[in-house]
Amino acid sequence: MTKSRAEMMSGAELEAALRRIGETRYHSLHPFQILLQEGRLNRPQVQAWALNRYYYQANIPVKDSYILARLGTVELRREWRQRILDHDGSETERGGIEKWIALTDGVGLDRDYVMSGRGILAGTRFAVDAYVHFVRDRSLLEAIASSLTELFSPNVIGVRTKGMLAHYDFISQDTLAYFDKRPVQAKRDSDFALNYCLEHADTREKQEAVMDALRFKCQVLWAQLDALYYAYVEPALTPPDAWRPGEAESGGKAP
Ligand SMILES: O=C(O)c1cc(C(=O)O)c2c(n1)C(=O)C(=O)c1cc(C(=O)O)[nH]c1-2
Repeated sequence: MTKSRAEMMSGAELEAALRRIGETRYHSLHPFQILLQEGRLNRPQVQAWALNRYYYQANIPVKDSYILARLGTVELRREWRQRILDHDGSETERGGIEKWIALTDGVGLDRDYVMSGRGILAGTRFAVDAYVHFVRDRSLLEAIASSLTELFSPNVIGVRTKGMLAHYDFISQDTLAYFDKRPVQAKRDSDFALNYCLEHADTREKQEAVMDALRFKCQVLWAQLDALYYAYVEPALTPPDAWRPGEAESGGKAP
């Protein structure tokens, strides 16, 4: 081996490196997230967050379908298809996408408007589409590694949910029902993805690719909050075609 070539990390070292990436880059650190959880946004700003995040939610099962198609065994597909079920639901159980619509209903947005994707920020669309395309075009290992942000989501979900319930009188437990099951699902999913990556990243290059995929995904989440901050907080320059406060109101009641 040449001197300049970095050595392979142990599994424990790789895991520690991945956790450090989250500690310094995850969207829990973003100013918009801090304002949201501390009750420092107004109702239209929270509506803008809910509207834009719908596009992320709606595309999660799309990107998971790309992964599912590339998994080579029954066991792996069985594991991964649960993610699609969690978001798409079934005849008997509401999925995450439907629950997100309950959230946008709860903050008073018209559901046809939300589901149409009209009014979302270009920054949201480009970031989410980049995630779907990354998963479609990169190696299976990188695609799976890009879901590893979920290692860090139970914590931010807890803080966000508690803060929103405490600070916003227009937010109820029902509105945020989407998040009830997410921490458990995220732990299950990220444990599996982490083990997959530790097992399959069997060269230094693959380990670097796993870390880069996680960095990329942190950027996908960060860029969405950047777009919201710029358009609706400071300097609040809402771009042409984007949703504006007062638009697409449903009257605040679930149909
Ligand atoms: O509320 C959050 O902060 C948060 C973060 C993330 C994440 O870290 O990507 C996901 C979710 N929520 C989520 O609800 C979800 O279904 C989800 C799926 C994925 C993924 O990449 O497969 N991330 C996330």
